[in-house]
Amino acid sequence: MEELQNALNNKNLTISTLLEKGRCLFAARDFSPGEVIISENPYVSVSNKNKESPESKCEWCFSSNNLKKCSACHVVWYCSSKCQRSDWKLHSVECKALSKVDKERVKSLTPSIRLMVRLCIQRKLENEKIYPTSAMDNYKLVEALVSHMSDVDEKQMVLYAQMANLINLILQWPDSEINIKEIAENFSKLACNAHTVCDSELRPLGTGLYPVISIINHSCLPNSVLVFEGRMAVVRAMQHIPKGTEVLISYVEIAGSTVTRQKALKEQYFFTCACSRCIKMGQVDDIKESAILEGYRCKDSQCDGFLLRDSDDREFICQQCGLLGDKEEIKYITSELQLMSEKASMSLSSGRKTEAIVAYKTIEEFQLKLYHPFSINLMRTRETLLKIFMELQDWEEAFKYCRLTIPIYERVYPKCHPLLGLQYYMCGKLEWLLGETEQAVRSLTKALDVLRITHGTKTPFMMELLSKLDEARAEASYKLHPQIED
Ligand SMILES: C[S@@+](CC[C@H](N)C(=O)[O-])C[C@H]1O[C@@H](n2cnc3c(N)ncnc32)[C@H](O)[C@@H]1O
Repeated sequence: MEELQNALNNKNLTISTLLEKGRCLFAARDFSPGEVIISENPYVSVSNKNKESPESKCEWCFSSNNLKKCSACHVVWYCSSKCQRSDWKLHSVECKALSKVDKERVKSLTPSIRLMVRLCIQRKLENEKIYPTSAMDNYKLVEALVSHMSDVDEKQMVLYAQMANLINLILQWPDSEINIKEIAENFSKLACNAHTVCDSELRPLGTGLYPVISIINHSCLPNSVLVFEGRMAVVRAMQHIPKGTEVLISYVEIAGSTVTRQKALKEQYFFTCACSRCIKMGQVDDIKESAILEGYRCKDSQCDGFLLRDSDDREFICQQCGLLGDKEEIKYITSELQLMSEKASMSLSSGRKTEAIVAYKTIEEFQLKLYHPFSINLMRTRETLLKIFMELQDWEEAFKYCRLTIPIYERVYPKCHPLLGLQYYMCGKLEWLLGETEQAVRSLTKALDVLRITHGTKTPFMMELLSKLDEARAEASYKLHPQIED
């Protein structure tokens, strides 16, 4: 670890250990908003192919363009010979192993199984000195990751053991080269340390293990953000970070109530968050916020109050006008909504988009009766409708739903959150398409203000945003002062 600390000193970062958190990464100088704190290539990574992200991707850089399949294993794709060469040392071993597995079985291998196969191979190549190591890129850093083995329940442990046996079957290495217990523990490490690699619009592409970035702890009010530039993970300061401050990112969706966030963190990462948002749990403001985000609204459509249970836990009472909420009616609408959501998601997953639109619009109507206008559930329904209309290229309807999500995004995300920036960007692009040039300039400018901090300014994604904004500005000024022809 001394070697790692020396390497981090050069990056103005230090590692400390706190009793309640384990290892922590601290800033050894001030960082300004948008500045890169640390970037890292994955120790191992794997592309994901699933329902949400069905297309194949390059195994090295995650691109979806010009892909060619490996002709030997038929599992892995590359976008160029450069990427294929970069991955070759590892894939040549992986390829031999995968080629021996039954074809149907290979197709059903999950990304985490594939990632573990890669991790075992990488470790072997490192031992055999086929791979060079550095202070920030070696298996010792994987050994140092927390595994939470003592917190994992028995059922999960059995699953990890079965998965480790599957790795053994795939690799078919001599007993002396495989350690089932270590592999099972590594599965547990992946669960609380691996990161989902995303594109600039935060769509998932794959999974990667970044052992140095994995030292960064969580906060529900983070001062930094993790984004990806191809396969490279980049942590940027979202605000001014003074020297001596802990660098913190968010592990979970921070839009939810404190109870929801705490539950997600406990289940996957085995800790109780004590950040400045979480310590307010149970206080009046926190209860109010939870009721708005995830609770019910007043049944008087003119009142925008939210309901809380009375002290006997018998009735729901509007906190604004005092009207009693009808418990039976709430129960009925909730169960109807559950059924409707199941049907709607089935229509969507089987590609029946028109049917899905009708179903989600009915859900939206019911949710408007049941939930507060700032409800997360309502926001999710509108996001789904926005996505469907975008896919159908129905820009007007897409814009209608995009605009409706903005006030909720502004409420649930900090001013400089990438999801807020991306939603402004989407709104700006739709406004421009619909000829609302001045509004488009306003939305694209808001997008740029956020995304230049979270995504930097140099990536092709940001170049595109900058050029769109320039074009929109030019068009807006032309509309205001059209050239008079002679
Ligand atoms: C990705 S690791 C972060 C680095 C870790 N502290 C270490 O020692 O390697 C995630 C684990 O760190 C701990 N952790 C992260 N954020 C925390 C927080 N805000 N409070 C307490 N523990 C935290 C939890 O044990 C969690 O499972």
